[in-house]
Amino acid sequence: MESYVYSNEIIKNSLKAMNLPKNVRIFDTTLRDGEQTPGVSLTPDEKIAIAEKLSEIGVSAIEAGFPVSSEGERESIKKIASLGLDCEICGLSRAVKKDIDVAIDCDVQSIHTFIATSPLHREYKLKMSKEQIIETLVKSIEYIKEHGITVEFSAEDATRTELEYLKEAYKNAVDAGADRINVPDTVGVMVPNSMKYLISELKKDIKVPISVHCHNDFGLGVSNSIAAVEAGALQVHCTVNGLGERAGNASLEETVMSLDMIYGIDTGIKTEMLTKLSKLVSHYTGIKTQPNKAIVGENSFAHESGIHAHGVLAHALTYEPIDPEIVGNRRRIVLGKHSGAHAIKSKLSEIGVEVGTSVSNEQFSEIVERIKSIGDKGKIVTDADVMAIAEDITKRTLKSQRIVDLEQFAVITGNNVIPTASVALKIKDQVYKKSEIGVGPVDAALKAIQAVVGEHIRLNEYSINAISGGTDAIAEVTVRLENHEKEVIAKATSDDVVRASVEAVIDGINKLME
Ligand SMILES: CC(=O)SCCNC(=O)CCNC(=O)[C@H](O)C(C)(C)COP(=O)(O)OP(=O)(O)OC[C@H]1O[C@@H](n2cnc3c(N)ncnc32)[C@H](O)[C@@H]1OP(=O)(O)O
Ligand SMILES: CC(C)C(=O)C(=O)O
Repeated sequence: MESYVYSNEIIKNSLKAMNLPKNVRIFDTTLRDGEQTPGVSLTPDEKIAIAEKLSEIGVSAIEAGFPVSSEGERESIKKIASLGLDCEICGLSRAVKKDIDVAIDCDVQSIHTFIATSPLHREYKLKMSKEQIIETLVKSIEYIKEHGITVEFSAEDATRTELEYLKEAYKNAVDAGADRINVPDTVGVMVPNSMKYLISELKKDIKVPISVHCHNDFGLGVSNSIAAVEAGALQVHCTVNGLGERAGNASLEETVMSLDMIYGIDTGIKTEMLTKLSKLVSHYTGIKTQPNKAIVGENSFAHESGIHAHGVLAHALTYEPIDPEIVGNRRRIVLGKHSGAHAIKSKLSEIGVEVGTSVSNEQFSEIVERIKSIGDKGKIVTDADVMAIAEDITKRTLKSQRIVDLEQFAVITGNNVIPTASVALKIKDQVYKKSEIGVGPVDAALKAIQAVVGEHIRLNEYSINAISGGTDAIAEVTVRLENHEKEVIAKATSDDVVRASVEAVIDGINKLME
């Protein structure tokens, strides 16, 4: 599929004046900032499995962890660094010799060292002056470079730092040997325009590649990362599924797909692996991905509304920005209360039921009504439900041909009441009503029906089967009825067991009377 920047006039014109890069590096920090998600802790084996997938999908760098934090962390990072993966393996360190030494000991290819520069962090956390901070960062960078290791330097909380001081800190970092600088929006306070302004300002003085690390506290992590790229950033920090501290980081899948599909910028990512990667990370971290998560969510390419489903069936791009296969996701037409005839026809066709041949228009209307009534109760209509409903309606005597039809039924049951059922049946235009008691509501209802139609009809067998799981499952009731002439089998399905039972018996009675 062609990028929107080539095919969409508005996007093309809006991006024309920008000096966009051809490539952007994806620096994945799922195993470091992503693992800082409260409650997430990955074992060395899990970290290795994720790192292997990240390398396979094509990220430029993996921040494998924060070596000083624990023995297990060092073990994982060392192992990941030794795998010979096709990307840069990086370790995080404070601007502290001890941290740097353990990172070096892990044999990482690059060290991401950081120190906070904002007034809040200087005064309350580090208790250091501006000068002390610059002195510390310079010493740390020089020390790493003495070991011949690539350095990425971050001024933590950069976006709440005085601009002139921030520039001074970064200039000192570059002079000390930093190979690239990273701009962390540590608590996610930027908006795209301010991020663009900041990167443009830094670019005036900084001649090494600029990277960004955007948090998602206001839900702007991806937008701010992209704004940084528009202003000339060449690397973006991302995490799979947007994991990370608090509200997380810019999500890898959203950032990559925006850069790729909207801007036409190459990130080197094999996008068709994105959904699998998302599932793998969700599995190991135990953090479920919300269904409406862009790109990789279960609903990202799902359509329930009749109008949308109709459009998608005619041409998928009417209601999808990209083909789901591009990101390894799948399109789903979901049936429910908002469904229309086109979607239901298409679902029936998928299961081999063609309207006009295998089902009449009258039966199709009944199927639509039944699907909507399940949706109206707030329930999901599964494929198995549709199949059961279609089978039920096709096997059932047509409403217009029924001799006996159900007008109404009601049951009363509970722990201290005798189960009682009342039915109103229409037989040849006349309505007959009866009430009976039974051992349960189903038994009472069947007895009430028998009371209307007469003792000559016997129920020889009754069985019930749940079609879909859960307490709101669709139940299929099968009955075997007999009169003095013949025996018939009838089935009915409903999300209400008593109703399915009543409908099955009434259908059996119609069959006996044919
Ligand atoms: C924005 C970010 O995401 S930064 C990364 C955050 N990630 C983590 O913290 C996860 C791993 N962390 C850990 O395992 C531990 O916090 C450790 C091992 C790093 C440090 O543990 P401790 O020595 O017990 O210190 P603790 O975490 O309580 O406090 C942090 C210390 O580091 C100092 N510090 C914080 N950042 C920096 C920095 N970039 N450079 C130098 N010192 C720093 C603090 O001032 C404080 O110093 P103090 O102990 O002298 O008061
Ligand atoms: C270490 C830095 C880059 C960080 O994670 C942050 O500021 O959020």
